[in-house]
Amino acid sequence: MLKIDDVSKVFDGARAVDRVDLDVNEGEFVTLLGPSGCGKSTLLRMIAGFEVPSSGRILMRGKDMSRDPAYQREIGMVFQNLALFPHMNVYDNVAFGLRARKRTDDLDRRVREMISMVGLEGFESRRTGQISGGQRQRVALARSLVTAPDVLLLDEPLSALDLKLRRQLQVELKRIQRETGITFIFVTHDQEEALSMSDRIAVMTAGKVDQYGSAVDIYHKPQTEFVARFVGETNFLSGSVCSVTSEQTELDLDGTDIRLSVATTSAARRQGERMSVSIRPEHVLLGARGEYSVPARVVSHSFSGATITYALDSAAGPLLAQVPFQPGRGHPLLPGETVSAGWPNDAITLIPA
Ligand SMILES: Nc1ncnc2c1ncn2[C@@H]1O[C@H](COP(=O)(O)OP(=O)(O)OP(=O)(O)O)[C@@H](O)[C@H]1O
Repeated sequence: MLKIDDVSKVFDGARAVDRVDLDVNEGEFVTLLGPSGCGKSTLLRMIAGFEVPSSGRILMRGKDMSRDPAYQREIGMVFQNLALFPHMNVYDNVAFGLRARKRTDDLDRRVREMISMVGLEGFESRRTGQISGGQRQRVALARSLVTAPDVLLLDEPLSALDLKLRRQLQVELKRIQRETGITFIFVTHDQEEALSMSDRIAVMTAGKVDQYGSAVDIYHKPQTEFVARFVGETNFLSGSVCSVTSEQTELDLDGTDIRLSVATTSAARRQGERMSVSIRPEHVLLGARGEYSVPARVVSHSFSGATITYALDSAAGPLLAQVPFQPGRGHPLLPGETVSAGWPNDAITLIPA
């Protein structure tokens, strides 16, 4: 439905967005995820029509709209600062887009339907200065959805809210997206938010998309070190490829006599190549378990309710191990204790070093 084709944006000689390609399907929830300054908002603003690409094209259903003005695009936008009209009540804020477009037949039914969808019945006549931050967020969403845009762009819409409200609105936003079937492009720097809501995530760094894929793929099959580090925590061990066939790659793990054997992916190309091995902390098993194991010493531990995370010093390098905490099942390991740290074969992701 939406195609970003080799799009760049240059400001004062610097590339804010650098040759980005993205395809978005109808009804999809796509998230642009990346650290501050990586170009997420600039890309979104080009889709909205508030910025013109320096090169490349943005196509909607096959038609190049890169240079169309914002008002000609069937695209809605929810900003972080909301930009609600403070002197208007909730109803009039939501009705605004329909009135501005002179789409007034059926207006009352559509406005009330949207107000109900975002859970604000009873608040119709309140001014937006007289409702809470979370409720203002819902008004902003209803106001953008009421005109039934083809695509709704959301630029960090939840970032001003406290954690609990944020989690609650994430669930609601996802429900509303499913119910309306409108394509959402959502910007955030919060990886948990991205993982929990998106059909696909584009992880951005320095103006480029490093990886574009499902939340599960981004988390479990990161293709670059940046993606592995930015999305969740991970352990990086290193080693050298000792053999590679079309099926199997064998890798000697530095500091150990372990030879890892994993299914060949595009990551490993030739013998002798240096590779990083990413293993998520929750896949590290303590005690002599897993297909591979290394001797390790506990450096510290931190308790976070359901789990304990141990920092370990192992023969293969530092390791974090996140294990479930079960009250009554023995005491946590103490700093200085030795333990064997292992992991199953399918927990390993090879990434070019
Ligand atoms: N109008 C502008 N003029 C000059 N430089 C700009 C302009 N807009 C953005 N930039 C620069 O482009 C780069 C990308 O900015 P952008 O706002 O797209 O990043 P972002 O990923 O959305 O960051 P954040 O999460 O902090 O909002 C930054 O280096 C920024 O300073």
